[in-house]
Amino acid sequence: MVVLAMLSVLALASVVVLLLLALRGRRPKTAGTRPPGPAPWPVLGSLHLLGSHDNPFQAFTALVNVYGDIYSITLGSTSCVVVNTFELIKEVLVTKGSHFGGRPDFIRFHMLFGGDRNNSLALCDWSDLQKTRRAISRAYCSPRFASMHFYNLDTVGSCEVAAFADVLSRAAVPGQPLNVKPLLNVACFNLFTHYMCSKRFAYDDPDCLAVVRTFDEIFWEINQGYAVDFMPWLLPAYAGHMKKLSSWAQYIRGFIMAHIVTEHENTLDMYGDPRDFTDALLMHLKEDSSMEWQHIIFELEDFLGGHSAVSNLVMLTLIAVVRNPAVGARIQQEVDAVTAGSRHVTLFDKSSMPYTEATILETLRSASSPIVPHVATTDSSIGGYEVKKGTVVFINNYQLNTGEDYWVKPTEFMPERFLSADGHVSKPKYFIPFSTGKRTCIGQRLVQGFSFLLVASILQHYDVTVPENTVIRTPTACVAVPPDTYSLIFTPRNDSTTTAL
Ligand code: HEM
Repeated sequence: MVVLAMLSVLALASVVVLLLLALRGRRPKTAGTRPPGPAPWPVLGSLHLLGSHDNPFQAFTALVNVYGDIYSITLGSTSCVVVNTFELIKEVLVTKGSHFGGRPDFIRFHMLFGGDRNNSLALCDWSDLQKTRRAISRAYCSPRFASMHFYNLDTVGSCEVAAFADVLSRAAVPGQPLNVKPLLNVACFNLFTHYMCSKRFAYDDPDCLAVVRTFDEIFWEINQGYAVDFMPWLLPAYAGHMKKLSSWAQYIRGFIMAHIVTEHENTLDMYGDPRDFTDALLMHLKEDSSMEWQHIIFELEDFLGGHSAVSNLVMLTLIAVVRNPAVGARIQQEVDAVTAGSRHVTLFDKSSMPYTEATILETLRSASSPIVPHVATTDSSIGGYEVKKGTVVFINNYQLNTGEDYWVKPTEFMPERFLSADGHVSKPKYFIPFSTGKRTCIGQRLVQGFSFLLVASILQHYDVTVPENTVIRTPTACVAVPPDTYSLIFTPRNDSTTTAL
């Protein structure tokens, strides 16, 4: 009797649990089941659920309350899974990184890279070629502290920071807003071309201004989501847009060939040391029969394109300083103490300026740049749920960057959250703005070094504000600001030593 009574209590309890789960749209997890999720509508799948928020990542976070930390969603006819906790994200990116190394097959990605997204380092599927391409770039893009490449980077950084300070001092009229983004774009482009191609451009060179603008348009574009990504039959409606993408990409390729590669090829010494990253790529092409011409040119293009990411990040950091003047004042105290007002900042100052570094990290956290979606290259599982080959996996790092489970007062801009009690930079393990695992961002050291130099240098010389009554809005879950964006006011600081530089 007792057993029967217990069994009926258990049965009742199970029914209640199942009912509750059903009400919340969840299913109990059993080996081999797909993650729970909304039933797809014909044609749209669940795309309509993403449209009700400012950006898809906010929608992903809202769906956690209904379906749990991992769920399936169909976008158009594409099967997707969304993972929303650090543990699940780590499983996808690290523990099972080799199962989830592919990229989605969006037509936009093909258009930007000569008709084949596998030409691009960031948008290709994982392959031996990708391993080789990552290996060639490592020494240049992730130079070890105090290595020869690091010294080289510092020399280039110092030269470009001085050139930018000079240009800004001539362009900034006290009290007048300045459209600073084009200047920042050229400064960042020069940091990259000078370091990677031993080539720099004048700030008023019309060809350079046009190419940095085109890169910036592409960076903004690549950060947008389009329904056609999941519903390719919409393509005819996007024909003009796709043509524009393709022509931007061709224009950039032409510029790189004419201004950089041809000159390098003509002066390449196969028996000497590579002069820079461009030489290293060209030498590799001649020595490695598995490398083809387009692999080299697209790799260079990918890396030079990284300058737009830095420029947009610096713009976002300046906007954060405008919104939080106390943050700017603290960076100024730091830079004044380190340079004693008598020299420009260098890369070697970074370790003595933790608050400045923390401000850039806080900008990355609050901007929450999305991680490029991954794709399952084999049948696998996440969190015990079955995930079929070909499934697109969205990494909800917006939740990691803004969730109350991870951060105190996540909506506030608080660089000090990245400082330890003894004042050093300290990052929690779940803070992964550059992702983690085998497809982690290759440019992260360059980003951190170059953005540090520009932010510290600007605030060393200027107070940065916006015209009164300007309401600043920046996109959520995006590290890009539109190519045409806010003008800022640069007021020289009342400090004779810094203005004399
Ligand atoms: C604000 C600046 C940047 C941020 C927040 C950022 C972040 C990211 C993220 C999240 C990924 C995806 C990793 C994954 O799928 O797991 C990525 C990939 C990548 N990034 Fe960055 N990145 C930045 C700038 C740069 C720069 C300046 C470069 C080049 C110099 C660069 C080169 C790459 C490459 C080549 C990949 C593809 C790696 C692969 O798929 O194997 N990034 N980045």
